[in-house]
Amino acid sequence: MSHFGDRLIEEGRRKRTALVVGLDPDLRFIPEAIRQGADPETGEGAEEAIFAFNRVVIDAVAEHVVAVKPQLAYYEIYGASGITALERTIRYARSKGLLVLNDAKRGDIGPTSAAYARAFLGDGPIAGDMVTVNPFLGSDGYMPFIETAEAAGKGVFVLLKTSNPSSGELQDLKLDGGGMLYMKLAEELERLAARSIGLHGYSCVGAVVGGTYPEEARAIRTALKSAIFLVPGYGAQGGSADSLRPFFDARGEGAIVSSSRAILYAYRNVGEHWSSLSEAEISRAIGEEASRAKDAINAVRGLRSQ
Ligand SMILES: O=c1ccn([C@@H]2O[C@H](COP(=O)(O)O)[C@@H](O)[C@H]2O)c(=O)[nH]1
Repeated sequence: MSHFGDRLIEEGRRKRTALVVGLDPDLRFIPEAIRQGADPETGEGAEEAIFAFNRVVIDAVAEHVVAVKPQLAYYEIYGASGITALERTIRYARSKGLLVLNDAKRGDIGPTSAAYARAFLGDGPIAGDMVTVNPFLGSDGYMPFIETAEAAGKGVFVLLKTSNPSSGELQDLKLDGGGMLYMKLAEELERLAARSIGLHGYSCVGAVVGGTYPEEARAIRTALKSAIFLVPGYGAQGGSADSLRPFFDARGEGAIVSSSRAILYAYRNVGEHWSSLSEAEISRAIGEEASRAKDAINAVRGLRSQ
């Protein structure tokens, strides 16, 4: 079994990309040619519409990304049919050779976390290669994910400094002994990441660090050297390619950058008639935007795309 940190780094090298495209399908923004009358309110037709859209997206972005990142909420809205669309999406992404990162942000008491870890990192229908984990319950909440990932050759990204505007309300709390809560967690994650470092210097234990907080990323990197960063916030949340510099190591590695809306809905930039675009036009707009994002991120990493 190959080491997950190595697998992710090698896949990024092979495809010369650090881009991850988020699969956050919102029926309201899917053009009619793909939505085929599916109703965003009642969920009628949701399974087919979500899967059809994701298939177009995956085909358009596959050559530009190291992984796709389904955001669970967009599937859970529609209950069983949404989850079936997720299962089909994961199978399809894998058939195209892509890694799958379930953005589920789970974490619970020990036995429940163990069940979540099995659901997302095991062999079941919604299992992928990586999962995001909420550490708020403490170590018995996140350890089952880390132990499962270590045993299964998969990856975990623990929320550390998230991209949203209010992330500082709790994550930046000052501790009695000095320093902020997120730095304390960074130190703890380094201890755990160091248990399983691969040949390229990175662990299967990663951390979510928002692209909207480059200064904090610089500080976190000093304490957390062995974790690959998952960097959301680039694109629709205002994170620029330039601000991504501190997230990468001197080789231009050690981080993967996710973007969802800016790529998924790139075709909406054509104006009001986006809803009547053909499948070919939708696919072209998504593919071109993914290619642009890959190139912009590669420029910051000191790489030229293939
Ligand atoms: O700190 C975080 C953690 C996760 N997310 C998720 O990433 C995508 C971002 O979507 P964009 O359209 O690229 O803004 C979304 O699924 C979030 O739930 C995050 O934004 N920040």
